[in-house]
Amino acid sequence: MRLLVSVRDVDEALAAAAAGVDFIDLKEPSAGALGALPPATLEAIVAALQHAPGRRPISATIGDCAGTTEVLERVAETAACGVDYVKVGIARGQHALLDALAMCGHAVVPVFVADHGIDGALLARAGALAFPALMLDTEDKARGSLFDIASEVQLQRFVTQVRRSGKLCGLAGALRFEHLARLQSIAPDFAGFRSAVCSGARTAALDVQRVRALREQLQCEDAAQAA
Ligand SMILES: O=C[C@H](O)COP(=O)(O)O
Repeated sequence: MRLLVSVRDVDEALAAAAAGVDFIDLKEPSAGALGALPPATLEAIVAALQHAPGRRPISATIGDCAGTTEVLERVAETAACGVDYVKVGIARGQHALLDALAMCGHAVVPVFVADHGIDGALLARAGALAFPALMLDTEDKARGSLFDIASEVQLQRFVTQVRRSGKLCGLAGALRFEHLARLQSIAPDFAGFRSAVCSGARTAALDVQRVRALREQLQCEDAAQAA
């Protein structure tokens, strides 16, 4: 299982890269679950990571947008900053938005929000469209982790359905170190973290020691599962 960590500036991005994370996700945590960073910050981070050892995929979120037109504009603006993937939050029933995103010409990763339940029809639609990956995350971090919001059966079903569609599957949502074993058994392709790797709340600074510890624990869980 690969590791995605959300960062908000150049220092955090370089620290996460040095700690060996697999995906660097650019996000402003104080602006909500999928808070966007300004384009200048995205460009600065992308440029800095180009000089860091080891190329790793970079994603960025677009924040909350009112309608399809604004979403598509923000996707184009974000992609133009040089990131590999643009993450877009998808609410229940947004079939038309999914269709538009699949045809927009950029590598979009739809992020399903678990707080109001997983929309099975929407997930099936996304599975049939041209997306590189699908994610499940939570919006209200105060409600606990993804495991408090969705059952393991629901999470397993999500992962199975996404992987059957040939896409990478990611899970996130205030995940903690103690969730790693359960995550391993559900086996998404990658898991996303912010809350667990900050020195305080998810809006606080990234704690590189925690990122390293998470990386190590994940490797141990991987080894244990392979044995
Ligand atoms: O995309 C991953 C998220 O940034 C995870 O954040 P979180 O652990 O605070 O829910």
